[in-house]
Order: sequence, then C-alpha cells, then structure tokens
Amino acid sequence: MTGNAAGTQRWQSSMMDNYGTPKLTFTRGSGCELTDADGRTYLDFVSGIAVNALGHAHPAVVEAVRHQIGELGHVSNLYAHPRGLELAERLLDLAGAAGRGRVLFCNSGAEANEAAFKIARLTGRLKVVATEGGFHGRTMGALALTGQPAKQKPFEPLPPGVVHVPYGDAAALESAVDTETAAIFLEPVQGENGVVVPPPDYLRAARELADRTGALLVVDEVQTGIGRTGTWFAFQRAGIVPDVITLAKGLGGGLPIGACIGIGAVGDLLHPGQHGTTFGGNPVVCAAALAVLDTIAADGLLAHVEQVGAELADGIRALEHPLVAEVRGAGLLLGVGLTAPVSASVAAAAQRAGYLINPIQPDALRLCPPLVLRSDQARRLVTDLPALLSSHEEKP
Ligand SMILES: Cc1ncc(COP(=O)(O)O)c(C=O)c1O
Repeated sequence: MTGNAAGTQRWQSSMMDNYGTPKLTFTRGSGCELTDADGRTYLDFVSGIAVNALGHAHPAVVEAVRHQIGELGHVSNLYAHPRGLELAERLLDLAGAAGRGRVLFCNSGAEANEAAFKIARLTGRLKVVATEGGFHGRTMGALALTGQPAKQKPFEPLPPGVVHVPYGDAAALESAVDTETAAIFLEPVQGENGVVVPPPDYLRAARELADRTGALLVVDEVQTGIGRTGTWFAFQRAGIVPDVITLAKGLGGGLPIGACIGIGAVGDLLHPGQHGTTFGGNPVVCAAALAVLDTIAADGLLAHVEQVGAELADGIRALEHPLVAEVRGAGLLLGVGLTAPVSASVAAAAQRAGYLINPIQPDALRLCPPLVLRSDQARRLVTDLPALLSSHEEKP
C-alpha cells in the first residue's frame, strides 16, 4: 500500500467524518512546496487555507518557536508576557491605532469573531448586520454571522439578531442599518464565497453608515489580513479604519493564533470575567506571529505580493482560455471564475500534475499561495494551467 493510501485508511478509522476523506498525507514542507507520504512534491496554492504566509518551515518562524518554547511556553492570560505585549502593540501600530486601542488574543478566526460579536452585544444593542455569502467561522456565534443558510440550518436556533444583506450593495446596507444596530460585520473581500470583491466605495459607505448610526464597523480580516492582499490589512486599500478588526490565519504563520482588535473606546468594552481563553496568544504563538510580521517587513513582502500577484493574475488572463471567465481578487488572494461548474475536476487534474489548488466554489478556483511565492513558481502554474483547464473532463 502507498503512503497516501495508508494515511487515507487510518483517517477513515480514526478521524470524524467532518472534512471528507483526504487522499493525500503530507509529511514535509519547505517554502511553497509540500511533500506527500509517497515522496511526491506539490506547489502549494492553498497555504493551509490562506495560513502559511511565509510558506512551510520558514527559518524565522522555526527559530522563533524553538527559542520561545525553550524560554517560556505558556502562562495563561492571568499573567502578562513580553511577546504578547509586543505583538499587541505592533498590531495596533500596523492598524494605524498605536496607543488608541486594545487587543484580545485567541486561537482562531471563529474565536476572533465570537469576541467581536460579544463586544457588539456589550454596546447594549442587539441587531447585527452581516452579508449574504459571508463566512466568519463555524462556532455558534460566528455561524450566526456567516451568511450561508446551508451551513446554519442543522444547528438552529443560532444566536438571534443577525440580519444578512447582499454583499457589495451599499444601498442594501443603508436600508438594514439603523440606530438600533450594534455592528456591521464585513469581509473586505469574501474569501470562502469565491474571492468576491466589492465595489471600490463599499467599505467607505459602510464606514460612513456606521458613523452616522453609531453601529460598530467590524472588518473580518481573518483571510485578507497580514499582507495577503498586498497591504497589511485589506481595509487599508479603501482608506478607512474600522472599529474592530478580527485576524487569524496568516498571523501565526501556521501556528494557531487569532486576534480581536478594538480601536478607540471599543477596546474598553470587555471587562474581566466576560470572555476568555486559556491558550489564546501564548508566548509561542505570539513569537511566531512576531517573526511573521518582522519577515514581511524586512523582506519587503507587501510589495512582492502586489508584484507576483499581478504577474499571476495577468498571466492567467492573458491565456484567454475559454473556461476562464475572470480573474478577481487582490495580491495573492485570487479567484479564477470559470464559465462552467468544473472546479473540482480542474483541481483534481492540478493535483495529479503537482499543484494544490482549492476549488472554492463549483465555478471558482482560489489561489492563495504563501506570500513568498516566486515569479518563476507563478509562471510555472500559468504555463501548465491551459492543460489543467482542458483536462477537466478526464476522470481522476
Ligand atoms: C473571513 C473568515 N473569517 C473567519 C474564518 C474562520 O476562521 P477559523 O477557521 O480559523 O475559525 C475564516 C476561515 O476560513 C474566514 O475566511
């Protein structure tokens, strides 16, 4: 039996059937490449679902974790530790809110949004406006914010008060948000919904509406944050500052950390005993996150993401392949819209050819490689893509 087949068999007998059964078992990673249990390598355009900002086994992350675990691994949030303080200050600074905001660390994107949801309730208002197709996580509060009825249905009743409006439609927001609205929850680009980019003025309209009604503007940067779209945060492309920012995925470079950032007085709404997490923001994950931030800054990765993202997007557009309807997104969060619902078979063909690509919607592929993707690696995919697109009718 091959190593991958053995992994599949063991998965079936030991893991809950929550994710489907994987066909690949990965044993090693380096940069943008992963190696499976049979020794085959793949170019990674998934990044552990937009997580591995610096790729796999980046020396800066490895060294930061190794050093930190040897010095101080975990103390809980009953105590302060230097890495956590440093990371909170750095994030506020990057968000343009140095000295005027506060951070709550947690372990995931869903948890960051749970915290933001609780903060919204602490305003004393109940109503929350979120978007259709939006994704904010799978815990019960985050699921209530997630605008995908099929994911919600089996778990109803969910926390009340959430209204969903069409994404990218400022007029729909305007008609839903009023002076009883606690918060507007938005992704700057809808990631899980297929990399859906709103009109340029959308975030600005949401900001203006929040100011007018006293609602909080919560921007979910779990997928778009930490350089993924070519700026530290995607909201910076719209020239606004939210009241609350939620983060996870890329922040820890593969280690589990989430953050809920309250800007201004919003940062003071949570009080002792109202929320908590044992592990959230422990010294090891904070050290990894600091290594990610340092490396992005030192290696000029924001400009790199803009450049290599444009090369990838323009290269795919230039193919003028009949199956490609459009290439959308920003930086290295790209969606390839297809003219037919064949993304799963294209992704399967890609996998056979040594590329990991997520078929995010039936008619859309998502490309979210590590931010360190090189131009030659982007070109490699562009060169091979026509054959992969054309082979979509082959059986796996
Ligand atoms: C925008 C957004 N918010 C929240 C989440 C949930 O994050 P997690 O899976 O870490 O709970 C995701 C995950 O894909 C996401 O894309």
